[in-house]
Amino acid sequence: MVHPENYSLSKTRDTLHFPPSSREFLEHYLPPTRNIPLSSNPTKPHITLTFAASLDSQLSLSPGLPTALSGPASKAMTHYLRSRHDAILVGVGTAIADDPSLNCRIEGVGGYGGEGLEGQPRPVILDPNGRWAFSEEIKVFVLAREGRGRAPYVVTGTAELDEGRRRVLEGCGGKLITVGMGERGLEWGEVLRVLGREGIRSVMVEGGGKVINSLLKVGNQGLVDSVIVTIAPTWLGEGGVVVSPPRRFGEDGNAMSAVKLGEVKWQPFGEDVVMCGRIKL
Ligand SMILES: NC(=O)C1=CN([C@@H]2O[C@H](COP(=O)(O)OP(=O)(O)OC[C@H]3O[C@@H](n4cnc5c(N)ncnc54)[C@H](O)[C@@H]3O)[C@@H](O)[C@H]2O)C=CC1
Ligand SMILES: Nc1nc(O)c(N)c(N[C@@H]2O[C@H](COP(=O)(O)O)[C@@H](O)[C@H]2O)n1
Repeated sequence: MVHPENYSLSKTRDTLHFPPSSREFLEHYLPPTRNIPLSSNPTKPHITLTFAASLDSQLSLSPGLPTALSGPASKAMTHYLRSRHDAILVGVGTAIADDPSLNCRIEGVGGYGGEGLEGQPRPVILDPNGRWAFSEEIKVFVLAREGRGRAPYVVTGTAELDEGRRRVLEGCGGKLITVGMGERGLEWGEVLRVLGREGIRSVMVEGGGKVINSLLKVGNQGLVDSVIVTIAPTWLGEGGVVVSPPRRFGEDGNAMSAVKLGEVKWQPFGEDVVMCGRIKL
C-alpha cells in the first residue's frame, strides 16, 4: 500500500501529485498515450468508466448534494486518469448538482506548471434537452478563461442556446454539438461517433448515476473498454444516487448478474481501494 502523504502536496493552486510508482497498476486499463496520431485511431473512442462509490454503491447522498468519497490518494489517481484522456464526460445532472471543475490538477499539466493546455481533458456535458442554465461564473468557464482547463462541449438533442449562453460557451472556445435523439434520449453510439469526429480518441465517463447505469445496460456495455472504481470505506445510507444497472434475466427466466468484470485488479490507495476491470460480454 502506498502512503497517502505521497499524494497530497503543493500549496499552489491545489496541485496534486500522483507518484510514478502507482501509475503502472492502471496502465493495462488506459487508452494509449495521448500523442498518437489521429489517423491510427479506431472508429470509437476508448471509454473508461470511472467513479467513486460508497460501500452501498452510491455516488452521493442525494442527486443535488456533492459528496466527497475519495481520499487524497484516490483523488490524485482520478486526476491522473483525467490527464490520460482526451475528454471527461458527465451528465447534466452532475453539472447542475456539483458545478464541477472537470479539469486536471496534477502537477506538470497545462495550467498547473505545464505548457498551454497539455494534459487537460475536454469537458463534455450530455444535456439532451438544454437543462443546464450556465453562466460565466460556472467553474468550467472560469477555468477555461484562465487557461487552466479546456472549454466544454455540450452535447444536446433538441436544445438551442439563448444568446447569453451561446456567448459564454463560444466566447471561451466551447461549442454545442447536436446529435439525433433516439426514442430513449441520446444514444451512446451516436454520441461517441460525434466525439470521434471532433478528434476525441478517449473519454473518461465520470457519472453521474443515470449516465453510468445507462452505459452498464445490456446493449451499451460493449462500448465500455475498462472500468476503474474507487470504493470508499463508508456507507452513505438509503436514499442516495445508486450505481445499479437494470437486472438481467436468462433464457430460463431466472435472474442473473447485470454485469460481470474480468481481468480484475485491486489496489489500496490510502484508506480507499481501487478496482480495475473489463466487462465480460
Ligand atoms: N462519486 C462520483 O464519482 C460521482 C458522483 N456524481 C454524483 O452523481 C449525482 C448526479 O447523478 P444523476 O442525478 O444520476 O445525474 P447524471 O449526471 O447521470 O445526469 C443525468 C442526465 O444526463 C442526461 N443524459 C444524457 N444522455 C444520457 C444517457 N444516455 N443516459 C442517461 N442520462 C443521460 C439526462 O438528461 C439525464 O437526466 C450528483 O449528486 C453527483 O455528485 C457524479 C459523478 C461522479
Ligand atoms: N473521484 C471522485 N471522488 C469523489 O469523492 C467524488 N465526489 C467525485 N465526483 C466527481 O468529480 C467531480 C468534481 O470534480 P472537480 O474536483 O470539481 O473537478 C464531480 O462532479 C463528479 O463528477 N469523483
